[in-house]
Order: sequence, then C-alpha cells, then structure tokens
Amino acid sequence: MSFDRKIKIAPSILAADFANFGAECEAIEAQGADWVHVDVMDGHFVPNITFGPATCAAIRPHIKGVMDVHLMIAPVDPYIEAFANAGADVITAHVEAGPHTHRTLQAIRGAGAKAGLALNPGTPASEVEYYLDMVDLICVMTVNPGFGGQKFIHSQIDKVKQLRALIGDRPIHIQIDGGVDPITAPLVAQAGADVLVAGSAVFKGGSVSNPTPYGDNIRTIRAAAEGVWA
Ligand SMILES: O=C(CO)[C@H](O)[C@H](O)COP(=O)(O)O
Repeated sequence: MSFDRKIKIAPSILAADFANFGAECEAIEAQGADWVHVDVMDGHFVPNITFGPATCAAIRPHIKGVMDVHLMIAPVDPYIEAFANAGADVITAHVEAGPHTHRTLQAIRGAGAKAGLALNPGTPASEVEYYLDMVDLICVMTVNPGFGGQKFIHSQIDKVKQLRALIGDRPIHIQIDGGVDPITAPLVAQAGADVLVAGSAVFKGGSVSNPTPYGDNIRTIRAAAEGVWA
C-alpha cells in the first residue's frame, strides 16, 4: 500500500446489505471505490454491535484493494493480531479506547498493518502530537461513532486544519468518517483531508443487483472533493 495524497473514497459497509457483504464489496470496488472501510463495533466502546475478525476474514477474498478496518472497541490490544490475520491492510484504533495508545500503535505495525488513530469529536487534535512517528492515518470522526446516517459535525473542520498543520510533510493520511456527502466532502478536502469514508451517501439508491448508483454516488463525492483543488 503506497502513500499518496489524492482523494480516496472509502465506502463504509456499515451501510451495505449485511446478508451480502462479499458481493457488496465487489460491487463498490467495481464502481470505483478506492478503499473498503469496515466498521467493527463492540456494544461497549460504542452503543452498537457489528461484527468481528471472522467476518473480516470472510470478506477479504472479495476485496482486491485496501481493507481499512476501523476498530470501535475497547480494549483493543487483545484483538489486533486477529484483525491483522484476517487481512486488514489498515487497522485504526481510537485514542479514547485505552491508556496505552503508544503500545497499541506498535502492536498494529508489529502485526504488519498500517496504523490508524481515530479521534472522537470531543478529542483535540493535540492528542496525536506524540504519535506522529507511529501513525499512517489519522481518522477524524465527524459524527459520534456508533451509527451511520448521522449529521456531519462542522466543528471538526477546524480540527482537520490543525492536524494538517501538525502533520506537515509526514506521509500520514487524514481520514474523515461520518456524514460525508457531496456537500461536506469539499469542506474537509479543502481543510486537508484525503481519505473520505462514506456509508449512506455511497450506498443510497443502489444494490448488488443495481450497483450503478454506487458508482454515480462515488463519482459525485469525488468530483466535489477534487473540485476544491482545481
Ligand atoms: O464509523 C461510522 C460510524 O461510527 C461510519 O463509518 C460512518 O458513520 C459512516 O456512515 P455515514 O456515511 O452514513 O455517516
């Protein structure tokens, strides 16, 4: 997985048909998704439960590109190896998930995955300062984690700008997660984000038997984000 700062659209399968994950992953990649974003929730760190490493391993053969696994779980360290073995290319843990973030990031890279660090909306950008040499991606939650389809929290745009300044020239992606659509995508791209997670806005109107809307939605979000760089 090489580093570049081009806009990447990462559909969240939280908005996909849960009975059909393999076909959904194939459909979104065929329709232009850059990464596939996989939301793991434990009913403890966040008030919702999705799935675990067995599901990630089952969908891995259906993803040609990057499998981007977002762990909304606490504790996180005991499960890192299982998600790496399931084929995750990127594993993102929350800075709020436990007291030993440094150890968590070491464990993720040690397991052979790229290391991501997610920040809840109430967590300041400065939290990442001492981890900048240990992360490949910083995920800015633009909703409170746990559910898709929530409203984008505009105060997070300033956090993205602060992170972009902190990161400087380091090869670290800034990912946005929550409420990304053609209206909010240019705001975060302008602020310095390059990986846009979108669930509802990608999957709306489509299905595995009618995947064209997925492609239309991805193209619309990408064009809106890239437009601010034109
Ligand atoms: O992590 C998440 C929620 O915790 C989801 O990835 C995120 O909310 C994306 O869904 P939507 O685009 O529908 O907001």
